[in-house]
Amino acid sequence: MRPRLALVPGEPAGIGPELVVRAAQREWPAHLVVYGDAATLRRAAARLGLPLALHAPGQPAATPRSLEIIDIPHPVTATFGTPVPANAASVVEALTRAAHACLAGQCDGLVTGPVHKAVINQAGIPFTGTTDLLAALTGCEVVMMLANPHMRVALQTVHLPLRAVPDAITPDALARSLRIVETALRTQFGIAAPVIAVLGLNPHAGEDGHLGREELDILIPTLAQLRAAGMRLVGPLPADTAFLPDKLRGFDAVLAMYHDQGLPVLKHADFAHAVNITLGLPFPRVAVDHGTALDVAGQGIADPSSLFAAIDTCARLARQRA
Ligand SMILES: NC(=O)C1=CN([C@@H]2O[C@H](COP(=O)(O)OP(=O)(O)OC[C@H]3O[C@@H](n4cnc5c(N)ncnc54)[C@H](O)[C@@H]3O)[C@@H](O)[C@H]2O)C=CC1
Ligand SMILES: NCC(=O)COP(=O)(O)O
Repeated sequence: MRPRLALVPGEPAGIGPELVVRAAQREWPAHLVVYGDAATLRRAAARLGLPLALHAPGQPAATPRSLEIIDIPHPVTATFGTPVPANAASVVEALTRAAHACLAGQCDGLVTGPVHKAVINQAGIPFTGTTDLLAALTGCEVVMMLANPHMRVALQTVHLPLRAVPDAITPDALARSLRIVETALRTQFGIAAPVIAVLGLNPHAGEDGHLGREELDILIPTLAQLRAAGMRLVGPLPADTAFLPDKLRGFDAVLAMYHDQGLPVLKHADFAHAVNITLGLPFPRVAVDHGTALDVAGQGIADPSSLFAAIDTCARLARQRA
């Protein structure tokens, strides 16, 4: 099966468009359908000095590598490096239409480039990330998990101010995330009896309550309940040593309590080949691990490896699902 994947470049002033142009130079084990602005892609291709063929749905492809495109024009011509709120609605529209195409079975999976959360919020659109948008559009409970060849790191809380994190870690929320991660590891990643390490929230996983009580009051009892139901869980572990290579080898995934507890370790280990997978959706969604990289946008030096890994991963997950 050659899956049909919706591909959304993301913020037009960022590196997403040029990464899509780089992807258009290759053969993929998937049929790519871009949901985005054709004019922005053409300008990115001109900047890079690379060929780019695009064709509308139902039209013949002029070359074997021509990308099918659902053209969703941005109202303002983007300047690479400088995002503007005026284009935010069309960025979100592209994500929304691509998600609906997956829900309707017109596409088998969704690959997304980076979006700029602040500029979308500046446009007056409440937005905490594509993951949350997809959860709202599908009505599903989801978990964000980043993965590279060295580790998988899922997040209990994501785009939340640090001050709000402890209150968001409830027994129900923790159990829900662990069930979603465990199910995905079994069904999407083919791991029959996955082992998940759960990090503590506090230094030294609370030091028996002397450095915080969340481990004693929430994490330990919730993990005990889930273990009794058959899940293979390790922890709560002190986060500072949980990623030591010998320990990490024993885990199929790590659940971090907050964004910057887990992601710096994963990105340090291998930024280029990491991807961001949304677990819990009715279709595969894989994103790049990096952001809009405005400081290098339009210069032709952005590394496409994460987008390439995202396309490959999404194609594999879509084939497996089929
Ligand atoms: N998947 C997504 O939609 C994501 C979006 N973001 C958003 O991106 C915006 C910028 O975030 P930052 O924290 O600055 O992170 P960033 O990942 O955009 O940039 C961090 C540094 O890494 C470099 N970099 C990132 N990707 C690169 C690539 N492919 N090739 C070469 N260099 C690369 C950048 O030039 C910069 O120096 C924020 O609005 C953030 O919310 C951040 C992470 C993921
Ligand atoms: N740090 C991950 C990130 O910002 C990507 O979030 P999302 O847009 O995929 O929800």
